Amino acid sequence: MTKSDANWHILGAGAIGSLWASYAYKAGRAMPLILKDNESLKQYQTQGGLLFESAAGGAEMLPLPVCIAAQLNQSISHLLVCTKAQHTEAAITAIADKIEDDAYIVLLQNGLGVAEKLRQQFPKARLLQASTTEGAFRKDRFHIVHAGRGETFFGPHRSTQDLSPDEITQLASALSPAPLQVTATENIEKILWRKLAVNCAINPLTVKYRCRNGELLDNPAALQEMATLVDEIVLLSKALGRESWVEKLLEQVHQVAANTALNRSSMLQDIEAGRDTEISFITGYLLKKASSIGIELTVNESLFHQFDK
Ligand SMILES: NC(=O)C1=CN([C@@H]2O[C@H](COP(=O)(O)OP(=O)(O)OC[C@H]3O[C@@H](n4cnc5c(N)ncnc54)[C@H](OP(=O)(O)O)[C@@H]3O)[C@@H](O)[C@H]2O)C=CC1
Ligand SMILES: CC(C)(CO)C(=O)C(=O)O
Repeated sequence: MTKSDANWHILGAGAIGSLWASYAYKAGRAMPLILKDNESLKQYQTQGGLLFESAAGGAEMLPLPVCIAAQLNQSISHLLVCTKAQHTEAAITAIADKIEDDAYIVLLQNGLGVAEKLRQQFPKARLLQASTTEGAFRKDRFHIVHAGRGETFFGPHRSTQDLSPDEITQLASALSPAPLQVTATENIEKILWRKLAVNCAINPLTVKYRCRNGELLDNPAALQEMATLVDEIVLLSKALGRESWVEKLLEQVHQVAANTALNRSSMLQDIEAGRDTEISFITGYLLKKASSIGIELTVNESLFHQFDK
């Protein structure tokens, strides 16, 4: 049975991982951050902590506990994973020998497909998934800004069937240092699918047109493509028996683009910084699902291939 004061670790000390670690620290429930390598550790130690800034401004230095894989001297029973989807396998493999067989592993990230890979690697783990609309970004490697408040939902992955309501409540409480609030849902897959759909309809287009989210709405060609992307996603969702998961999807996509009009999407930011993107776990995941049931999603596919270059 889990406990709200259980010994949590966070993998992925970026914007989201550091956000959770910062509020946990402020709440007196430190969750050590597992850093990628020795070089990150040295940089963190030289800085003397993590600079945390709220939307209102005013940075404070927080001496969050951190470590690298080689320094883990106890096994991990509770792990919050906040790496980007494409880095998760490598990150978790580096600490795999420290993760208890029946550990609680909560994946807090965008994209789909990682949980299935982890299930193979950790057949007995209690695997959960989470989705957040909290907004955070890094001004520097260990300087984060909590830019906007949002909601966070979590629930067991479909391969995890033995969690009691008590366990879910305790996990939610442990992952909710104020003001963060994690709410349990019975169908996290639906929330993640819808989030994936919105990302498929916005992010690759912002890369194609090298524009902010809101500019897509003023570009007739992009608007037309957005509508076709959504039609393709609805077609696939219907074929998968998930029609009710994508109700009013185009409306929501327009709303998200309008609400985040000034944002450069995470994918565009990655491209502009010369980093790899989450495309294989967003549009790539959608295309794999489609191909497994013999459906072609032409416009999604052509946008996916712009990342080949
Ligand atoms: N930021 C946001 O507002 C939101 C983000 N999300 C999603 O949350 C997830 C995390 O995003 P975000 O925090 O922004 O991403 P970041 O890139 O800021 O953070 C990812 C972190 O993972 C670390 N990492 C990469 N490889 C390894 C490794 N092998 N071992 C240990 N750590 C590793 C990176 O280290 P390094 O920097 O040293 O490479 C980085 O600190 C993504 O799926 C994103 O789409 C969802 C909603 C909002
Ligand atoms: C909702 C959106 C498109 C906001 O920028 C996003 O999730 C992202 O950039 O990845």
